[in-house]
Amino acid sequence: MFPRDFLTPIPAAPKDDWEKVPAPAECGEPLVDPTELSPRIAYNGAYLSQGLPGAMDRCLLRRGLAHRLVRAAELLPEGWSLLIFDGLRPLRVQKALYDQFREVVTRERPQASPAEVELILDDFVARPVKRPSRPAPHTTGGAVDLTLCRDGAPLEMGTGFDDFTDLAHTDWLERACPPGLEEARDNRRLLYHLMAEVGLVNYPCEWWHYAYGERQWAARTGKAPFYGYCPECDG
Ligand SMILES: C[C@@H](N)C(=O)N[C@H](C)C(=O)O
Ligand SMILES: [Zn+2]
Repeated sequence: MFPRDFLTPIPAAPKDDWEKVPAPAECGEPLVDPTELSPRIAYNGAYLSQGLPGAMDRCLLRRGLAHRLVRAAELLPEGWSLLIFDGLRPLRVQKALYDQFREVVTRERPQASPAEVELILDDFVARPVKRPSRPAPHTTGGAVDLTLCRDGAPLEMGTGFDDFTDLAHTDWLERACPPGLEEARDNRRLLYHLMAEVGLVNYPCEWWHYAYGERQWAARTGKAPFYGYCPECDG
């Protein structure tokens, strides 16, 4: 059983002040495969399935993040598990995602200027640029896209993975829960509180994206980031 307070509403996300976050002071922690650390963590690479160039056929995360996921998996009731869609993400994949989504937004909003399109994109896909002071979260090995499973089946979360709409905002169902999505709202709560319990922070536009040690985590916690760009993301 989950602790009762794992079903309390997801709090409205604070406005993180990214500008104040310093460049990461790289700690040199290695990348590890979390599926090798726990039988209750699985990887189904979403971008590999989509055939994106450079997509990873295994999941790699910084050791500190991977160990936190192992702890989270241990807190799950019998029969529950974690399913990872994406971990460390090569820059090539980040760029393919960015270009793909830019095409969708440009098609859907023909009136939007390139700058307006970029602002919309910023909510859902980090810019695919190699900047040591501001690396894209997944290029640090400190970000993970994941969901909860019961008896091997992913739980209903109200949207699919990478559904770049308002409904995917983590607390959206707290503000306006359409009839029939109460279970999805509760499942988001369980994932949110489970991740918080092991020290991870959520990206408010995406119920599936959690982070540790990188700039977004630093902005939320007020600590200094210690995961920088991983050279494994080159090429
Ligand atoms: C693309 C999506 N799965 C994701 O990870 N978005 C965040 C914002 C990112 O690109 O870092
Ligand atoms: Zn992500």
